[in-house]
Amino acid sequence: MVRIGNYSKSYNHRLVLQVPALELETGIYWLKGENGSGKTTFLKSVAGLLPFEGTIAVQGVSIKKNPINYRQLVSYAEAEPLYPTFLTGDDLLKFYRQTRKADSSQINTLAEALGVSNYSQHKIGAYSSGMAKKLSLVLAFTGAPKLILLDEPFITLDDHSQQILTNLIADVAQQGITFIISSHQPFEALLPVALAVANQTITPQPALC
Ligand SMILES: Nc1ncnc2c1ncn2[C@@H]1O[C@H](COP(=O)(O)OP(=O)(O)OP(=O)(O)O)[C@@H](O)[C@H]1O
Repeated sequence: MVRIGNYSKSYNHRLVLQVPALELETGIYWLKGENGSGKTTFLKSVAGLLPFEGTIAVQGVSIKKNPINYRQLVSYAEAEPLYPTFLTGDDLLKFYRQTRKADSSQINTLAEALGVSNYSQHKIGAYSSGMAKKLSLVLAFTGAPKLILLDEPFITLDDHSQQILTNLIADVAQQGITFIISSHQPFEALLPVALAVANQTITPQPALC
C-alpha cells in the first residue's frame, strides 16, 4: 500500500530520519516516538509537504513522478492546524469538496458527526483550538483518499469527540483505507500496528508495547 525506499531527511545538513526500506499493507499504523524523534517530519514527507531523499509511493503511485495523482490518494491533518482567519469553515469545506471531488452528503455527515456544522458558518479566527482541529479532521476525511495521515489527532479534542473520532477511524479503515497516526495518547481500541520512531529510523513493532 505504502512503499518507502532509501528515504532520508535532513534539516540544514543534520540527519533526522533515515528509512532504507519500509512497506506497509492496508491497516492502521501508530507512529510512536519521543518528542523530536521525527514523526511530523515523516508524516509531512509522506503527505508531499516536505522535500526528502528517496522514494515514496502509495498504491504504486510515486510522489515524485506523479505528484498530482499521488495527492489525490493522500490526506493529511496537521497536529496544530492553522487556517486564514478571515475564512469560514464552510469556505474551506466547499473548497475541499470541489478539489477533492467529494459529494455534499459526505461532508455534511462528517461535519455533523464531529459537530463542525454547529459553527462552520463562522470565521475561523473565532474558533478555539479544538474547533479548528475538528474542522481539519473533517477536511482530512473528505473525498476518497486511500491513505489518511493524522498528526496527533486526539490533542485538544474533548473526551466525547475523541470517541467519535475513534469510531470514525474504525469505520473508514473497514472500507480499506490506511491510516498512519502519530499520537502520544494510546488508542489501542483500534488495534494499530506500532511503528517505533527512534534512533533516526522507523521500525515496525511486532506487537503493541
Ligand atoms: N523546519 C525545521 N528546521 C530544522 N529542524 C527541524 C525542522 N522541523 C523539525 N526539525 C527537527 O527535526 C527533528 C524531528 O522533529 P519532528 O517535528 O519531526 O519531531 P516529532 O517526533 O514530530 O516531535 P513531537 O512529538 O514533539 O511533535 C527535531 O530535532 C526538530 O528539531
